[in-house]
Amino acid sequence: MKHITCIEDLRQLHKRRVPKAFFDYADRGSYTEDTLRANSADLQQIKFRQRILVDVSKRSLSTTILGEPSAMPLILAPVGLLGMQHGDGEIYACRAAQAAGIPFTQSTMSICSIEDIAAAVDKPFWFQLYVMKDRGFIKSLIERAIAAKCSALVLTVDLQVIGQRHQDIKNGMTVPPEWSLSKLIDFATKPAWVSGVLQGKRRTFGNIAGHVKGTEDLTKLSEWTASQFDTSLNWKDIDWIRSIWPGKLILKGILDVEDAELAAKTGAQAIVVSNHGGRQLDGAPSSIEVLPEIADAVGSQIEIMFDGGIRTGMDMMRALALGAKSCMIGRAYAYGLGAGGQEGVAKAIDILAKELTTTMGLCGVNTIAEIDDHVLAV
Ligand SMILES: Cc1cc2nc3c(=O)[nH]c(=O)nc-3n(C[C@H](O)[C@H](O)[C@H](O)COP(=O)(O)O)c2cc1C
Ligand SMILES: CCCCC(=O)C(=O)O
Repeated sequence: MKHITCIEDLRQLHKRRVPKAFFDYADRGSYTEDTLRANSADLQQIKFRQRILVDVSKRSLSTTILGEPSAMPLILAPVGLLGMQHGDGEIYACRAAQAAGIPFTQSTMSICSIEDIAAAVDKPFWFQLYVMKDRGFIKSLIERAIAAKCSALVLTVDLQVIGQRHQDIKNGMTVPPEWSLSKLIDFATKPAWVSGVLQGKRRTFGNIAGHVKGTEDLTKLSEWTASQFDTSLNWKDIDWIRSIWPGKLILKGILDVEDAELAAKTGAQAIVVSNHGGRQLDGAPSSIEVLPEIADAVGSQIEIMFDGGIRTGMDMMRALALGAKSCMIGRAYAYGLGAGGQEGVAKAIDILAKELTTTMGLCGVNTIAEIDDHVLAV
């Protein structure tokens, strides 16, 4: 990892080490990918105000997230199928986050189960929930997250309907996978990845397989999962979830001021301003475009988290300046995981931390609390 200097280096290494279907699953977005591109492009257009001769010798990244101390304003976002980027990927990503002193969020669509991760780490992690039609299963999943002592529930609210990712279809990214000669050759040329995955605890959705009748069978698991995303989900369901989940609740996937205002009334502790990393509503604004108006409207009532397009510590600084209290990253750490397991995720976090602390220094800022739109050039 010595010559890795930026997230793009991790991305390139991920691309070389992991079969194409899984790299593309992580890397790509929905339909024309306009929103995917806008996320990063809009962040990069925001310019900083350089300040000089300010004593920046006491810079610190430490902050609080939902009232808990955190080493920096960064959270590993829920990313499905991490265990296919690297065997036991969820466990390694969680360990890297915990070693760095920041939260890790486990996706409902993980390869490792909640229990697998809980047994492998010694601090609480967050759990992300997709509400499925089978509410009995969802209730049991929330109860499993409680039993595993998960410290926050991230309810994703932007995937009732699934945005098509063309590349996944072209790659036969299905469960069970579609096999072709080129795919077999691709796998055969990635022996380290294959052996890592074979050594991993599981190769299917660990939270679902076997916990729902019949889903031990791969084809049935895939059919069941695909049929379960609940298009009827609505604001009333939040009350039901709150009646089962007693802890901190975060609503992830908000892009509209009116929705942010409704979210603030639910009693949730935080929202994530997010377009799901450009994987859902193609043509939606970039997350950074809508962040300032949402922060203005509800920032005093509810904690604001941000994701979408963050590839540098400079991007983190931009989001913090425009009203986010913390940032989530998805791809930036998934690339690290594919590139080098736990060490790769640690590298991704370290790259962002160093870039953020340098940017703060050059903008004349010592603490996260000081970062606001004064650090931006107008
Ligand atoms: C491969 C991949 C899988 C994802 N799976 C989930 C998921 O299971 N649940 C969820 O709420 N968000 C999921 N997301 C969205 C991320 O949590 C996050 O919103 C997004 O990645 C942020 O954009 P970024 O990748 O540009 O940082 C996924 C994102 C990626 C890249
Ligand atoms: C059906 C999608 C599940 C994982 C996910 O949220 C994503 O790939 O973005």
